[in-house]
Amino acid sequence: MNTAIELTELTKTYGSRRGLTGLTLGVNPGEVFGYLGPNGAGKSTTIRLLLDLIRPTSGTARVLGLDPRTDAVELHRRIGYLAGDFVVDGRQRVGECLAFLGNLRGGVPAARIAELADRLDLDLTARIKSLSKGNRQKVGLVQAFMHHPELLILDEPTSGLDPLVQQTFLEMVAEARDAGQTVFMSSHIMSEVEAVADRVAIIREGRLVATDTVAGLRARSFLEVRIDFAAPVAAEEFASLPGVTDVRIDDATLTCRVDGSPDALVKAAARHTVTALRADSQDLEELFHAYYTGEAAPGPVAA
Ligand SMILES: Nc1ncnc2c1ncn2[C@@H]1O[C@H](COP(=O)(O)OP(=O)(O)OP(=O)(O)O)[C@@H](O)[C@H]1O
Repeated sequence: MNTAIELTELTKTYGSRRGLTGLTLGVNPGEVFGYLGPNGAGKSTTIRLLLDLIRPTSGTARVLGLDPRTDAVELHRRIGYLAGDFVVDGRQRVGECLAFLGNLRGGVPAARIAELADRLDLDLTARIKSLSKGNRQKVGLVQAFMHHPELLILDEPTSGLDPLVQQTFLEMVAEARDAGQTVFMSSHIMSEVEAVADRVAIIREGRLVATDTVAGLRARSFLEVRIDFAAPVAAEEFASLPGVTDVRIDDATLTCRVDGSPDALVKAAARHTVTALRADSQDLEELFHAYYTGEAAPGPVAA
């Protein structure tokens, strides 16, 4: 098996509505893959297709080398899945519910369930219906992780969790990766996946707009530069430099935007006496916002 998840030209239409259009994507075994996009982008549609909860209009999906449409039973055993709308029988107690789900997966030791519940500060004796949204989400996390699945597919896993529990969740993801498990998790917030994802994909309106490592995405973000000179400078000297745009001169102060290497700008500035220099890199969240709104051009889709 070369890829944990392999999607080829996957398309799903809901009547006249497009859920997903021509999605081609590969997730490597053992990596944590962040799947990002705004509300309605098609994240849950993709995840439901992976689990054969819905069927594609065209295109193919391979999961752990298998076809979700014909091998769903085996896949469900090897996958830990947290649905975006995770629901279980509210009359059960948390411990009973998790033991039941554990038995469905071939048996999970009670000590394993207790250990995860303890880490997430989840009361196993509480009735499900009495739980807050965040505590219900913890039940969903325990049942996804408890049988050490090869592949974890988590739809908005941090939804409703407080920051402390979010941190614990991120540690659990990192440990899963260290144990060789693959994690595919969706989110609409970059900062959530930034710390833990090896690679991320961004989708918007059902289409892939970028796939890259977090470091690679950072490299795509631009610099806002401000240089103070000892004497006034001319805008023309800087405006045509490679990667330099939005040049503004206010007396002896130059401000501009730099995409890529700032080398040409630094060399041009060095012809004058520089009294101060400041370069702020665009926040990753801002870059994501640009992708979300379509302001950023779709970047090269890196492997
Ligand atoms: N059962 C359905 N019937 C009709 N349209 C649907 C259905 N499910 C999803 N869609 C549409 O498909 C598109 C993608 O929805 P999807 O739920 O996959 O997005 P999402 O990225 O998971 O969003 P969110 O972050 O809000 O959960 C949306 O335009 C949505 O309205």
